[in-house]
Amino acid sequence: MVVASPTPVCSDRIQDIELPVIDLSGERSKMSSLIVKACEEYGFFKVINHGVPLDVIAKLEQESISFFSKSLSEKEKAGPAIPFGYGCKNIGFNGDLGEVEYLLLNTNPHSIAQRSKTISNDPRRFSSAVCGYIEAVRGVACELLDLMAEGLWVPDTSVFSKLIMDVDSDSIFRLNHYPPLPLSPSPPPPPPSMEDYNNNKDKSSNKPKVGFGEHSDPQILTILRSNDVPGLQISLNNGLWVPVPPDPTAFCVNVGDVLQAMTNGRFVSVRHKALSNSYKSRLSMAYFAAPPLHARISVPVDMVSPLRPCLYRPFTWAEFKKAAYSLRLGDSRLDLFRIQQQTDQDQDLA
Ligand SMILES: C=C1C[C@]23C[C@@]1(O)CC[C@H]2[C@@]12CC[C@H](O)[C@@](C)(C(=O)O1)[C@H]2[C@@H]3C(=O)O
Ligand SMILES: O=C(O)CCC(=O)C(=O)O
Ligand SMILES: [Fe+2]
Repeated sequence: MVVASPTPVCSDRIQDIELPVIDLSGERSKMSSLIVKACEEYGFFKVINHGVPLDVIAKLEQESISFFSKSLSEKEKAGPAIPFGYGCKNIGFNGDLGEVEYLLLNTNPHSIAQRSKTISNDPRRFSSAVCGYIEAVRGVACELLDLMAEGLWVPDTSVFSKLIMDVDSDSIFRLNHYPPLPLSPSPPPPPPSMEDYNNNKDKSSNKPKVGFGEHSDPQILTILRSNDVPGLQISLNNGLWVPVPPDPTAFCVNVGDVLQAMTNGRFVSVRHKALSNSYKSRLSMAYFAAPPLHARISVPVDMVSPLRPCLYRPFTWAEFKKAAYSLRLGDSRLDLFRIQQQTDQDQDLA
């Protein structure tokens, strides 16, 4: 049940946003319509009473802290992240940079067990912490996807969740660490050049810097959890960036590009970014629920009508992923799969 409306809250001059809150212990039909509303209006919502045991989260948080506090040369033994492993500042393969270090993992337990050998001196403990967490959040993701289908009145209510339950699902898991930025020395250094400022290379101030640049998530659904340090911001459709206050007890859930396509544009895959700041380490863990590579993504017939013509051509997740990974972080990829609609004028000319 939504317990707070998505109204901007004023804290210290910055306009925070209180995302719609879904209480997973609520009544089913109420939850489903509130989730649909949140996905249509914001593409983001917060989930409370999610049922993931606190110790499952705490174990993974502890393992993450142990890993990220190692020396760079130790951490690099788990890298580079091509496509899985440890990465530092480089995001993706096309030159994107940010004030972040991370571990990217395939969610397959066998692959996690193998990768853990390069990550931890107690690989079994690391791998069990990651697998325990992934299993729990996948359950939450499935529950939310079923509720979405119910709220959309799609007859096959597992139309979305079956894609991520498939043994061949291409879901991935990411641990992000945004180290605190060094405080500026006094007296302050000369102002940066416009070029350095724009390229996020201005080291002269204590202003937040881009940790993870603006982007949308390509997959179906993302379940994000962070420690109590702020940083996440989402883009509202008026072009304004608004900070989302951290809540370590909740999950922040967002619609991915594939779900936007599968709902024929009713749900929105919203651009977001994460900033790092100069006072405290930020840690976030993100589960990206994805279909199998061979899965064909198409708009369910129930989502199409004369008033809502089909917006996207069918594609496989492999095809979409290839397009996403060949582009920059902030590029928009769904447009490549959009069907050109005929306007009245086109028809007159034909
Ligand atoms: C620049 C890129 C990084 C990214 C792959 C991409 O080419 C474009 C999408 C990026 C993103 C954003 C959400 C997830 O963090 C991520 C793992 C994903 O699936 O798509 C990243 C990719 C990445 O960091 O490799
Ligand atoms: O760290 C965060 O809060 C957001 C990270 C993110 O958007 C991502 O990993 O795709
Ligand atoms: Fe993201």
